[in-house]
Amino acid sequence: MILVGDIGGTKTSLAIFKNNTLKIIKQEVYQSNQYKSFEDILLDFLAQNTFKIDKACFGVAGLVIENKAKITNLSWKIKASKIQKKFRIKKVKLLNDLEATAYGMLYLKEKDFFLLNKGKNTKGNIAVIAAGTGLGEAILNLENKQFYPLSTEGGHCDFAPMNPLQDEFLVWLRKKYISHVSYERILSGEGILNIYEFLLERGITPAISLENASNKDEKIKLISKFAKNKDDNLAIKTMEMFFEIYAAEASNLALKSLCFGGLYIAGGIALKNLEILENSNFLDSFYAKGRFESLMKNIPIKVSKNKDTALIGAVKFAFEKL
Ligand SMILES: Nc1ncnc2c1ncn2[C@@H]1O[C@H](COP(=O)(O)OP(=O)(O)OP(=O)(O)O)[C@@H](O)[C@H]1O
Repeated sequence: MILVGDIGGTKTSLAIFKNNTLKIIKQEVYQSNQYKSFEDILLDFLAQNTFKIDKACFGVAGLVIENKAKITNLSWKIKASKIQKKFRIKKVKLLNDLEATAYGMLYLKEKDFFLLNKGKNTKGNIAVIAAGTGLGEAILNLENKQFYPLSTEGGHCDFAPMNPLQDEFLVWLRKKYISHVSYERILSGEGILNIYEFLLERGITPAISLENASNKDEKIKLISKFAKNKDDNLAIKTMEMFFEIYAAEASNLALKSLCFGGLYIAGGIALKNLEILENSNFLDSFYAKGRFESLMKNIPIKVSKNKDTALIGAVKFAFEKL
């Protein structure tokens, strides 16, 4: 049996797979911030477990160095050697969550994707971008007909505005985050709130207030709902700006990775707002790379609808490479 996990800032998903079969034997989803550590979740998950686990592989939303990780949007630290000892598992591997997601993309079926840009069918690298609690980016490097996953911390690169409104937004964000304004400050759940507050301060009056929302998460969900139902101009403008900047960063990643094999969009936000994304100016913003516009048009863009992509990537990685 292979134990795998997708450990995010908001939720942690764990599953046991029967070796390479992609057959899930047991799966649970936990709210990450309800637990002090990842090990506490594992204790819960494995409490009534009678399976013999040979290998474990976890995709974690943070930087992984020497099989140790710190989750960027939580206070957790994860050490593979500690898990190995405590839970008596022979081999434990930590991957960056997007690295696992990228690897999982290779095993999805056409029905798992929503095609946003047909592009040209060319063999080449694949890049993955995912806005959720944070912004993750990874690359699958194609070499001798095999794909090798590469993790990045691209979500923490500097935000580059594309027009006067975004110039103002950068100045606004710089006041809030003092020194460094990364793409993650915009392309995440919290980023949606930032855009909303910026546009509100700039003078767009909301048709419906977010006052009744009890926390940030509720507010983000309401903005998305109001935009979807076209109930509120401020919410509509917020989601428009979100996808415009999402596309710009996706094409930055495409230029850096030369992902002729495709740019795949993962993460909860695109999936929960697929209708808005489809009708947004995402593609115009993605193509807007000056002399490289025709190159950008050739890149296929697909949104993954499979919520278990990171788990599939982790189990395949464990089976093939551990
Ligand atoms: N309908 C919605 N529209 C936009 N954002 C939403 C919506 N519902 C929830 N969110 C936000 O999405 C984020 C969670 O994203 P996701 O579902 O991808 O979880 P995650 O896997 O924990 O994220 P990560 O891997 O980045 O830590 C939260 O910030 C949440 O507020």
